[in-house]
Amino acid sequence: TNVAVYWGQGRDQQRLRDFCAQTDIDIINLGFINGFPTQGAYPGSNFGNQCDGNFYPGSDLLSGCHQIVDDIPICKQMGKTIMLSIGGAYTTGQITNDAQANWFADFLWYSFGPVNSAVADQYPRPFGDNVVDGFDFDIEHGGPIGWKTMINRLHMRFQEHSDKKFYISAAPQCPTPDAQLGDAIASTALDFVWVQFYNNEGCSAKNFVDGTFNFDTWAGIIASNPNPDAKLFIGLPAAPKAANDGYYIDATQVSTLVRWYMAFYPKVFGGIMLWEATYAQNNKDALGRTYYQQMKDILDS
Ligand SMILES: CNC(=O)NC(=N)Nc1ccccc1
Repeated sequence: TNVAVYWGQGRDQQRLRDFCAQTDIDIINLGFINGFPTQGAYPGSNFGNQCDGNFYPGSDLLSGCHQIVDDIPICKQMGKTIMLSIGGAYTTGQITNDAQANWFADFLWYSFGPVNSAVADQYPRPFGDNVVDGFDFDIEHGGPIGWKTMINRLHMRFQEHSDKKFYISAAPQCPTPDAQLGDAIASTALDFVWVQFYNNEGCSAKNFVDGTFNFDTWAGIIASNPNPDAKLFIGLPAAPKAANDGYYIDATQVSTLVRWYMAFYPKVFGGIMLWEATYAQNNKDALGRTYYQQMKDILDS
């Protein structure tokens, strides 16, 4: 089972290579592509303190993410799965039709997927020749339009490139069905679904004690995903301040919850997702172990 972390929005965060050096982290979601483009336009991106502040002319797409460009090869050498995350809490623009959704999906594929000389003059390469391992949908508001279409379009592009496996993941919030991603999760093949079991009363991990934590509901949803190997992750705040007050649970509580659900749902249980990497790094226990080290120890226990 795996530990997945979001990276890119951490306060004073270290560069990506420092997290790829951590053996306790398996999957890193680079956040975020947070500007949703009109058809023919470039999306917007934001990776916090990591890029040089330059953009492709006339766009909000960062063009100078030199450290990310230099670090992704190191992450690949370390065996990490690197996902590019779409959305986050602060987004601009809205997908309102299929043509726009297909444009956005193709842009992501030709700009961050395999290098393709046939389209090199049409799409930028913000991460250079680096190829991400897949795309994550962390859509937190705005409704369902476009996401299913984008995922289907990406699946079509994946099939055209059969010599490498590409992944699709989603980060719904725990109320079901998720207003943004519920339809896509029910009807398109996904590899990882990391549910944000926080920031929502009556379904979060902290509700394990009052019996309303809804992992069982999500296990049923993921078990009926078109991908029979789809994995469900428990998404958690990596520190008290990483989510709204009261949603953080400590490693002892996580251990109880994870051991229960890992045993009950061995096929669908994929691991733990943390929001987010820098909060986790700074949240050390009495032995100096980071929160992601503590999570890995629970999964391996
Ligand atoms: C995986 N995505 C998130 O964890 N998003 C997230 N934490 N969004 C957010 C919601 C409310 C306040 C701040 C951030």
